[in-house]
Amino acid sequence: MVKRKKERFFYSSEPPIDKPFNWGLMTRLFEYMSPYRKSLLPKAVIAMLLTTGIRLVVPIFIGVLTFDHAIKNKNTPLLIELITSIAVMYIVSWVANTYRIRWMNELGQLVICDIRQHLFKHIQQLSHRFFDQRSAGSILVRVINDVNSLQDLFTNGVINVLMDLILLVGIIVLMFVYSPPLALAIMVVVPLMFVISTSIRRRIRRSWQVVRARQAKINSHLNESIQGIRVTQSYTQEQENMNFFDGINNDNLLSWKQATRLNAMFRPFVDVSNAIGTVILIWYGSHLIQQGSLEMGVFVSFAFYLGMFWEPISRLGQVYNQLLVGMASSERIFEFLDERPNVAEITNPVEPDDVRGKVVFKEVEFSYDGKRKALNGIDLNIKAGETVAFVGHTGSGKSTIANLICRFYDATSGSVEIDDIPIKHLKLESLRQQVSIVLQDTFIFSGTIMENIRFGRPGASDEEVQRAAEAVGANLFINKLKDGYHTEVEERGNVLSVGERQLLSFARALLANPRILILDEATASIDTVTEVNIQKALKTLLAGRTAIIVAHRLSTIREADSIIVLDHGNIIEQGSHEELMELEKEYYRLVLSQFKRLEVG
Ligand SMILES: Nc1ncnc2c1ncn2[C@@H]1O[C@H](COP(=O)(O)OP(=O)(O)OP(=O)(O)O)[C@@H](O)[C@H]1O
Repeated sequence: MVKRKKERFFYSSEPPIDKPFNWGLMTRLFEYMSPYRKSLLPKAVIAMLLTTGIRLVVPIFIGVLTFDHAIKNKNTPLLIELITSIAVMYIVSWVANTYRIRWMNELGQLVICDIRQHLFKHIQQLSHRFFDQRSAGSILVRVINDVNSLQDLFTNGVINVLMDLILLVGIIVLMFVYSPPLALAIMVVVPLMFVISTSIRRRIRRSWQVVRARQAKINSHLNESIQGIRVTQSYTQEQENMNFFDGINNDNLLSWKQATRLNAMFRPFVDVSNAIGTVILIWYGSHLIQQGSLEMGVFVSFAFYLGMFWEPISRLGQVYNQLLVGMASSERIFEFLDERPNVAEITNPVEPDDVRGKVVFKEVEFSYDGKRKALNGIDLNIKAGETVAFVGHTGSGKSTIANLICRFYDATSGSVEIDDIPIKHLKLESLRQQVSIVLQDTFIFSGTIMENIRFGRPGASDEEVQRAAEAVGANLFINKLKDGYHTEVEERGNVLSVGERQLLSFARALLANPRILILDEATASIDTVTEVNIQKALKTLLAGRTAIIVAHRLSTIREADSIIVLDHGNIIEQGSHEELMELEKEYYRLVLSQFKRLEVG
């Protein structure tokens, strides 16, 4: 029993991110910054240099110059000058820093927006095979979570690394210039602190990684639960679902606790490092002052530098983490971006001006997985304007034929031709403009009914949309809705009935006005009134175009010019309804069995 539960709720987790640093990946990632090379990037760098430069010299002004020159020599004008300069420097630094942060955030957001746009555009072009192999949830995680996790790297990582390096090197150099022995004494503890800080950081990073993995699990489960809510409720599996959710939700809480506990250790550690440095400074610095080998002003400057010292060190450790996280995410993003559509367009594809709608299959074989054949040497010749229906047992290959005509997949061997041109030679856009498919499960997008129909031809006017709806009789139910054509329907259109959705998709297809229409008929049983409405709508829809019907209800296809019976990917019978009934073979048996089912029902 327990084993079954585990199997049902299996979600693959993201791979670990402890991989060696990869320059190639990083270079590719940072190329996304190149559009801003001449605008935001240099502005942010200049602002950063200004802030960093001022931060480095201010301690000298406060310590060495104020104490050892102005105060020691009782030079009041110099003191006033110094105080004014320090005030001006603070103001300039504050303004520059404000702009640095603003520009860096802007740059980060723009880069993230570009990456997401690129990824979305690319994913939209990928073939069905890509989507067959992945769940919607896992694609979502990459477009949202992985891209988000690059945000830190772009907003803070890049410029901050440069800033921290300059700051750190600057502080060390200045400390050594003013007092090598004191600088050395303070530096003694640096390697140890660096090692400890990096190790804490590593543990923090790993713990956040666990948090992310558990959150991804919650997302996947939530996604599946919402999508499958009807099934869950009808099998009263709510409790089991809830128990599982409880488990992963608790795991997530525990991982959060662990991560925040480690996180909480970090700031105090920086404070302790600071304190150790301060103790060394006071102890050894006062010793040097008493000896006469250190000026008071230098001591003060050192105190300031010490305050600034640990910040870049701790941030640099963080940047390395950000780089590793960014690398893992970019690796996953690039994996999608490197995915090529299986149905690629040839160079210089044919763009026919006028398609008549003849469809020919020559010795077509097809397999989805390279092992099991879904179609076996299919030969077909569908004349322009003909209505051809495909029937056969479930899994016999009917939808596969439709998939190949739309070129959602390429035939493994043989060729599919439209008007004697192999579809591989056609421009995909022209092909898909001429071939429309009305699927079993009509997808309704969130938006109004009007917009959903207009999806068939985005340039269509409101009147054209209404005419299409009227032609298929969809206006009858649309007019009854509170807001008519402007009624909002949610994603997947759950508020509409199966029949209404089907009529909507007919109107959509009619508006698109393709030469070849493929109708993957809905299997759901609908009442006779709707059935009659749909039959009427179909007549309008199919008139004057080549129609390919993947038929589940045999009553729909009596009037087809030709009926093709498929069995395990082979054509076993072909002819008109009357001819096939006379044969008394597979079609005859299918019709009889359907009638029997109806009688029993
Ligand atoms: N995306 C896919 N990946 C792998 N195999 C698939 C895929 N789609 C269909 N198949 C397999 O290919 C074969 C033919 O499927 P197809 O969908 O064409 O059947 P069908 O006749 O339309 O069935 P139904 O009447 O149930 O819709 C089946 O064995 C099916 O399991």
